Amino acid sequence: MTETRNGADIGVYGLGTMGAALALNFAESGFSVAVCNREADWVAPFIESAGPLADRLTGAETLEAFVDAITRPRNILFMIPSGAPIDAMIDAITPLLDDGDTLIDGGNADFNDTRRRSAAMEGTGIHFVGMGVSGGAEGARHGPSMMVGGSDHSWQHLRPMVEAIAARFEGDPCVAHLGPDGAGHFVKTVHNGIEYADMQLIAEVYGYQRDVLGLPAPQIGAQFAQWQDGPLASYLVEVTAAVLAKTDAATGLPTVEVIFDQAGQKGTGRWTVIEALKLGQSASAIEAAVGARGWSSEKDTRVMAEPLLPSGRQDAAVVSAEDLEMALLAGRIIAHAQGFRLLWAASAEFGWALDMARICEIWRAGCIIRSALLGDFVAAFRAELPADHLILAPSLRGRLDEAIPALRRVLGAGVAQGAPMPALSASLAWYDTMRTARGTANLIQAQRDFFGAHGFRRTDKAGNFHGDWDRDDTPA
Ligand SMILES: NC(=O)C1=CN([C@@H]2O[C@H](COP(=O)(O)OP(=O)(O)OC[C@H]3O[C@@H](n4cnc5c(N)ncnc54)[C@H](OP(=O)(O)O)[C@@H]3O)[C@@H](O)[C@H]2O)C=CC1
Ligand SMILES: O=C(CO)[C@H](O)[C@H](O)COP(=O)(O)O
Repeated sequence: MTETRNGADIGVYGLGTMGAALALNFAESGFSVAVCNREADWVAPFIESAGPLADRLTGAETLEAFVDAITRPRNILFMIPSGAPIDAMIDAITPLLDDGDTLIDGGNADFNDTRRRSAAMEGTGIHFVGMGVSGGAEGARHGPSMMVGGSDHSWQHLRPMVEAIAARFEGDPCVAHLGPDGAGHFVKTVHNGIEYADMQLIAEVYGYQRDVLGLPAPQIGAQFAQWQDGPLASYLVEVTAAVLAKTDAATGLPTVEVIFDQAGQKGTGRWTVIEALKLGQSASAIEAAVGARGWSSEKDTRVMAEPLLPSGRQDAAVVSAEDLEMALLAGRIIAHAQGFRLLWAASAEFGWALDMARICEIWRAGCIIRSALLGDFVAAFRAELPADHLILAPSLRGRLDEAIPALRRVLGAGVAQGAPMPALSASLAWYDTMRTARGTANLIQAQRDFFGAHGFRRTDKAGNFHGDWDRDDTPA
């Protein structure tokens, strides 16, 4: 491996929202950065717009010039769409690289692709890192949270730079090497799944206040702002309060009311659910959130159905703001517990030894799901955690003790009034299932054996049994 010292410390390819912000963050942290973009016309205006940081940026209009501009062994970060674009870029750049160089995919990639790409690079002398980046444009520019998957070699090279640009929580940089190959992208995917669930839970509490209580957006926003002072304190609640307070200049209406009610999605929520099912898990609060985004896209059907389908609405007691706050807290705890359960299953399946406490730590600043609750999760994971289940941690059992009755009241009122609450309902159903020692799967097993001779285990003796379903053993 040849080392050169007169080039850029890192190369950033892809000057869209995230790549541009990360390049400036590296530059502001004292690193020299080579930048390149598919549409080469973007490069010069980007550097011009960088002001005093322009001195630390080297623009390249071709891939060859970009690679040449970086100190060896090179670190090259791609911030481009996942899937085919990143495969094509790897194919194009690899012949230009040297032994010891590292390619970093900082986009939201499917961890299966990251594992495949890492395996393909094995033995080539080129290293591949899958790095989840969270925090949106603002985080990327001033301090994101980053989840790194790759070899120890790559981590040693990358570490000083990513620690320098990361968000800090009480001085601790929000970046960690979480494991090999796809570990970083898997954790980022589940982070996004939890993000989906948290956003949906918040939207359900907003919907109850708007549609059942008839409150205007600014008043609901003020309620969310107030909750920022309590256990719900988080970036997403802060965002919600800010969004609900905003007025649309063109109409004078709350901005949120002129936004079409169809949610977009780019895939990470869906991947979380797919991977959960593949691992024999069900992250039902996340599933509900992904499903709700899908249902939101059926706008024409919903408009047509509203006058056709009876609501069957029933009278119900109005729930208090405190109950809504606690219901949201319960949903948030449960959505995280399901997400971490999935991380635990993946860690066992892929031999990653994920450090759950460290994951919570690097999510405490910079990322979209940063919240006060993560501090509780760190403590829970650092202590003895019964059955690896977050909801069984004594401190969280204490919080749920207060929050679950409120969740039942909110769901009771919402269900009676016809307010859709898929993620809150899914959260409570999972919680009730997990706290029920004797479930109903005995009946499922009997049904399976009846129609398919699948067998069952008995409660009174070991072995696999079949029912004699045709014989009448009813006591005379
Ligand atoms: N936006 C966000 O909040 C977050 C995004 N991400 C991830 O970061 C990555 C980049 O997202 P973002 O910056 O928002 O996206 P943008 O759409 O803002 O930018 C996309 C960038 O990728 C380039 N690009 C697009 N297609 C190709 C291709 N086929 N080959 C090479 N380059 C291509 C674009 O180049 P050109 O200018 O030529 O079109 C542009 O530089 C994605 O993987 C995204 O999932 C991760 C965390 C947060
Ligand atoms: O990764 C992110 C935040 O953490 C991106 O903002 C991502 O685009 C969010 O997902 P979606 O677009 O599906 O809502």
